Amino acid sequence: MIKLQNVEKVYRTSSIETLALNNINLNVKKGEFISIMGPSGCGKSTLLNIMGLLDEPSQGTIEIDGSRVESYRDKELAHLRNQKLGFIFQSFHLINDLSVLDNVEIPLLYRTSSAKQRRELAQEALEKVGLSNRMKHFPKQLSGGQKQRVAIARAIVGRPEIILADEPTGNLDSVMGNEILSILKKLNEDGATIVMVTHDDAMAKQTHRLVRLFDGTQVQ
Ligand SMILES: Nc1ncnc2c1ncn2[C@@H]1O[C@H](COP(=O)(O)OP(=O)(O)OP(=O)(O)O)[C@@H](O)[C@H]1O
Repeated sequence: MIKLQNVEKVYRTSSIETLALNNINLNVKKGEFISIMGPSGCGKSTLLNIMGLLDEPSQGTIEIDGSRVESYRDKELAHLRNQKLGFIFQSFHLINDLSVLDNVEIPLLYRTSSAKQRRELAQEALEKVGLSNRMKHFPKQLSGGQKQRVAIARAIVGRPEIILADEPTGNLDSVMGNEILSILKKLNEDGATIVMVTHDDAMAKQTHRLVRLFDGTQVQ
């Protein structure tokens, strides 16, 4: 589903060069739930951003569902991202001025769905994460766990085949964190391929496979 071959990422500023990823080879199969762990600064977010087509590798190739993406233009990358990928971030990234329902509808604005369809799909996604009773609320009226559930609903509203989650439980206590992991596990059982960055061993143990990074290199 996601295939990285010999992926390298170098960040260059005027004075320093950082090798953030060094020769990463990774094949995430359809239906897998994998976790990525490693110390701060080892390249986890960089790897996730490259898998999510939010950043380009300096070297190497990426295939998403059989398509090699290096020759894609920005517009084609944006289309592929919108169709195939859903993102969840540690700090939720919700828009405070929009209601829960409007936040969840955002990915659908780039599609051809009608307003009515958008509303129905957003309601359905919110039901899946157990938040149908908070649709008219605004993000500031929600707890951290509820905000992350809204972010998950937004990630799944377009029914992406792949979900990329960057420390989705990092800002939550263990009870909320486990709730979020249960939702991700259910989405995986229903067919989504999931890649999750985590600092939590107990969470990683509940996924199918763990990829460990150290200084940009895959060590396990
Ligand atoms: N835009 C950038 N410009 C320059 N260097 C960067 C940039 N983004 C990341 N880096 C460097 O690349 C390395 C990997 O960063 P990355 O954010 O991927 O690590 P991480 O494992 O996700 O860390 P954390 O667990 O602290 O979030 C770090 O040394 C970081 O300083």
